[in-house]
Amino acid sequence: MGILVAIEGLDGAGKRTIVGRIHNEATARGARVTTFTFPRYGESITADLASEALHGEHGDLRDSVYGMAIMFALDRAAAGTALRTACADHDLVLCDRYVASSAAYSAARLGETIGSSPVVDWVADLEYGRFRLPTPDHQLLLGVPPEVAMARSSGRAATDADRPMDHYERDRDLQAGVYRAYSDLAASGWMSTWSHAADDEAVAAVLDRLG
Ligand SMILES: Nc1ncnc2c1ncn2[C@@H]1O[C@H](COP(=O)(O)OP(=O)(O)OP(=O)(O)O)[C@@H](O)[C@H]1O
Ligand SMILES: Cc1cn([C@H]2C[C@H](O)[C@@H](COP(=O)(O)O)O2)c(=O)[nH]c1=O
Repeated sequence: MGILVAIEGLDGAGKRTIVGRIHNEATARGARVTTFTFPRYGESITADLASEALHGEHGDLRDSVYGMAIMFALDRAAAGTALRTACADHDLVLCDRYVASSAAYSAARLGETIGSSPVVDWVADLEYGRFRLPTPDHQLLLGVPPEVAMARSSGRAATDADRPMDHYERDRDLQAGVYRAYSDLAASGWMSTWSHAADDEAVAAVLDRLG
């Protein structure tokens, strides 16, 4: 049975880049590694609908914090069996975003404080309770602050016409609130142990778990 590690962080923080590094370095050490990226765009209609909402479609869907969280949760729930099978067949299963994304973004959107947040409890009940998603063995918060992550998102949008900034990515106050929420989730050890690190330290924090 392998370990499930979730990589979390702001839009544009560099999650995909660090997941790629961890995947390659763990594979080079002989580990059997696989990666899931949430939302599963192109594979899941609920993921695509959520993205379309973040880019201005589907009326007032994006205004609903709980509505958006349900869309992301349904996408993950549909991947539950594949996640469990992957954990049985691999040494390391990496998730580029997982349940904590909904906890952090929803708490920040509602201005709730981690530790006394109804929406964070609701996300945990829905996804780990009702949908029975596997809990991560470890979560990594990529320690890239909002101003750096937003500069990377806007740089990417300027050079890649397929990656325009969405409603959340353009919102400076939201990004700052999400980073605070993530930092508090990590500090409180929400649902697993956490590392809060960047660059080589972030890669090492995950590889160390492989033993
Ligand atoms: N350590 C780094 N230093 C400088 N630029 C970086 C670094 N890591 C990633 N980038 C660049 O920042 C941009 C965002 O990186 P990436 O796609 O990995 O982020 P992400 O967190 O997965 O983004 P999103 O959640 O929005 O999909 C890319 O253009 C990438 O090349
Ligand atoms: C998986 C997931 C995502 N979100 C938020 C985070 C981002 O701002 C957007 C889209 O995700 P992407 O990684 O930029 O493609 O949605 C969320 O609130 N809850 C989630 O579970």
